[in-house]
Amino acid sequence: MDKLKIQASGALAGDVVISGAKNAALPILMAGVLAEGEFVVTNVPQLKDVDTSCKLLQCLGARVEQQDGTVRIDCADINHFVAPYELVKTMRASILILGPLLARYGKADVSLPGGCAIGARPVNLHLQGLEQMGAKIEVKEGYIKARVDGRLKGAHIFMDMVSVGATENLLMAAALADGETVIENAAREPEVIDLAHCLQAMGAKISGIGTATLKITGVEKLSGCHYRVMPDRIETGTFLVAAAVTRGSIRCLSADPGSMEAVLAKLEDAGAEISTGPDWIALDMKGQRPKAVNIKTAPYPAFPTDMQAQFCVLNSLAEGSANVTETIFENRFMHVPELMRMGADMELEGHTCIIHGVERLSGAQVMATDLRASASLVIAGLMADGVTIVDRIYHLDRGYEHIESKFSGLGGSVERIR
Ligand SMILES: CC(=O)N[C@H]1[C@@H](OP(=O)(O)OP(=O)(O)OC[C@H]2O[C@@H](n3ccc(=O)[nH]c3=O)[C@H](O)[C@@H]2O)O[C@H](CO)[C@@H](O)[C@@H]1O
Ligand SMILES: C=C(OP(=O)(O)O)C(=O)O
Repeated sequence: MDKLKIQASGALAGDVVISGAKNAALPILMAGVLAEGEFVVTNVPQLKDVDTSCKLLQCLGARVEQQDGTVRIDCADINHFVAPYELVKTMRASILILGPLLARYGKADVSLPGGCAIGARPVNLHLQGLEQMGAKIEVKEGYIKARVDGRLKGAHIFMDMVSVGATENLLMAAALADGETVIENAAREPEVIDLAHCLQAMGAKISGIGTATLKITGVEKLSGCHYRVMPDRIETGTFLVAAAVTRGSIRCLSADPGSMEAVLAKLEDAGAEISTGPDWIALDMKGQRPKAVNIKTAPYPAFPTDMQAQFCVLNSLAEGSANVTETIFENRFMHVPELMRMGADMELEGHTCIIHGVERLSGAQVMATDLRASASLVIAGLMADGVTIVDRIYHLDRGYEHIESKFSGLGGSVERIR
């Protein structure tokens, strides 16, 4: 199994090109099922989760060609409506095939994704919304079996908590439903907006994009289109935090500053000088140690849970003390014991991590059980004396394209050991 070897390498400096967003690419690839005619998606990151999505579409009978950052999908021959456990267990986002399959073909059997390291992650909101649209759903033998006679029907759906995935599934289903659907308390994440724009390019009628109330007037068919995936705001944030922690100065190119105001504001609070252009973000620490910043995760536009682990590392090396509170997932502090093994001064109290900054960490053999926790350990290794080995990096490979070469390009010593 691959590992990453990280050594302290001084202040990160230079430019890094940001990839397309994993969390936008995955729902957009699933939306391919809705399209009549060829659907071409560009700026798709080369990641394990993208490969899994392509395999899932192929196993339904779709023709999928993946080359560099372009994926071409033709769903004319879809003849199979089962998303099997073997694929779903490796990627929870497979649940996003449910809405599109049901809306276009009236049937879908999707393995229940189950819990994962960061929390139980139920899918009740996805199922309730589809039932309100007329689907008959039963959960049997570990599978969600959903059926509808004819088309789904437009419905007024109020979601009692904000869910990115449920909003995306229902948005895709509603695009082909009969009549108007209103989704209230919808997620406003930039990736939901990107999916909505893609659906519009396919011919969907959606208003309220970017607000908590989405209105969708279903159409009888959607066509293929060419769509470019938005830049990855979490990958961008990860590199910016790494630069802040190492007291460096970097520029993220092909980035989207508008999608990450909460993260940029916290970096400024930490003492970073931030400047932005239409598609770039520069961070300069002027050689200074970051200052500790309090963080509380919440749905967009507040601070993203997917950046929480990285800011735990920033605080662990900062001047002063801070609290980091996680409100989205019940078990998203797996990086904390590993960072403590590297010498971080941290303490968990319920959903809050209390952190007192230290000057340096020490290298250790560590492993993480989720994607962003793993990323945080790589950042920690850049400011740790000695060698840090991060094990189980298949988590990282789900979400970071060419992570070692991107860090190396900024002067970070990050090497893959096969
Ligand atoms: C592929 C993808 O885009 N993943 C992102 C997506 O995950 P995902 O879409 O799975 O996350 P959700 O927004 O749905 O989850 C938010 C919260 O709602 C709960 N919930 C969700 C659905 C449901 O039916 N019932 C329920 O109780 C979850 O357990 C969690 O506590 O948004 C998360 C929150 O920004 C991010 O951390 C993930 O990186
Ligand atoms: C939690 C994440 O992804 P997923 O929902 O695919 O597990 C993430 O991207 O940080």
